[in-house]
Amino acid sequence: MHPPGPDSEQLRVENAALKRRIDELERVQYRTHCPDTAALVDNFPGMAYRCRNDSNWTMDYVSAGCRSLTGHPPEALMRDRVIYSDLIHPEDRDRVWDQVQLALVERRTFEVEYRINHIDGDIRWAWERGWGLWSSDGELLSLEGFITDISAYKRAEQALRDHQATLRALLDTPDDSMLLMDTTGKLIACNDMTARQLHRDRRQLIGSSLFAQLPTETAANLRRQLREVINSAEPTRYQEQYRDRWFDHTLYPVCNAHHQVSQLALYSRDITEQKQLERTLEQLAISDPLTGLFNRRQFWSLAEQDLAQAARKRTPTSALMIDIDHFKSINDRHGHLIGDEVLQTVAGQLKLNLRHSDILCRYGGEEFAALLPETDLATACETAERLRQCIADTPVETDQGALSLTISIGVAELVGGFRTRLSALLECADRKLYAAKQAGRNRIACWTPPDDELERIANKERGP
Ligand SMILES: Nc1nc2c(ncn2[C@@H]2O[C@H](COP(=O)(O)OP(=O)(O)OP(=O)(O)O)[C@@H](O)[C@H]2O)c(=O)[nH]1
Repeated sequence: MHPPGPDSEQLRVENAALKRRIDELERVQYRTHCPDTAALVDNFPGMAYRCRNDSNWTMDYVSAGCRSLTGHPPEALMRDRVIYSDLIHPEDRDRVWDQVQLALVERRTFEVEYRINHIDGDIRWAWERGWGLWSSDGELLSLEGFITDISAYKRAEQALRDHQATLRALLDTPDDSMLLMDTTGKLIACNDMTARQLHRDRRQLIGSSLFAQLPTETAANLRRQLREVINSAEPTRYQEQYRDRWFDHTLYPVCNAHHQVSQLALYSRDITEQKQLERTLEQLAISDPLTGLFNRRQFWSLAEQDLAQAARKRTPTSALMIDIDHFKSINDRHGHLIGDEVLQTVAGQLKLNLRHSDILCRYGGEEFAALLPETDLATACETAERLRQCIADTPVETDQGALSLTISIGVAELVGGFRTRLSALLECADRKLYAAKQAGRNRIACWTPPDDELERIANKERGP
């Protein structure tokens, strides 16, 4: 009788286990004892490995790159003196395990990034690509793959992210518009303000032509500036009106490694308020604050230009000096504020009754001066009479009721081709104003041709 032997099922299981072990040993032997392959693997900038799919990732084989990756010699990992899973950063361990197991279930290679604790105390970033090795009957024997140090790449990636965050923060300044385009005007990047000003969504704008978003004239102007910057490789600055607002644009060239302009950055600042302020200041500098008419200085400047032109063209020019009658008594009876109101109303009526080309100013106090280009004495007298009549016929409405008032006007003409100074013409008109006042007010007094007063004044100014 033979003792009872193992049954056939048990033999089959043992046989399979033995076969697996032989498979495994053959693979390890191939890896470790094939000198060419070992040298090749050892020269890779990283660590090739074969490990078991256990919680320690027990290493059966690691290449020489283990030392630079972890700081440990390969033997330390292969003889379990150093457990590989202990080298993985605790915060990454579970994730790595899960990702690898999922890939194994799906029978595909895995790629995973995680931190490892280097022997020198540093934390290094590792990138691992691995796969499972299965026996012919489908049993997972081990894992093998390659792990490389990507710390430098990770640092660069972080630096890039920081840089991008800085750029975005810069781009997203709330007040100004910034954009980057290529040399054909195609938008590469822009901030929210640009999108708001163009009434578009930022994502829709990227990749579109900036010219297509702009009114024809604005686009044509931008095209000109773009060409100039591309040719000169120098920034340019210009101002323009877009819709109802004013912008100050600076267009910068962005050069590539070959020093050619490959992109352009446009920085636009809304200067509408500044423009309005400038205009207000300009207005204040040339006008009388109470009546809004030109002030005396601006009147002189414009009138002198006009006289020079009249002399060239040999056209006549006339001047009016206008004064409100008994204005002092209006002030005295009704107060200064009502006096101001009267001055404003009279100024408005004078302006309304003169031509656009006439130059009217508040000459001082309750006195106004007007220069009437291309106007002879007869027409100037008609105009003066119309003004007098209008003021006399239109009482000024004030808080203290309607006030009737009158004006007196002195008129003088500078005949075409006759050269004289503005001061002479105005003095002549002023003398006639005095004459009108003397004659009883509410009237006009005109310089008449036989009177050679103007010529005398002019000669006096010219000297002997
Ligand atoms: N309310 C007001 N009054 C002014 C202003 N500038 C000058 N006046 C006053 O205008 C008055 C001018 O008086 P006068 O030069 O005596 O002339 P008038 O009273 O108009 O008399 P005639 O010109 O001779 O008809 C003075 O009382 C000034 O104080 C002003 O800006 N506002």
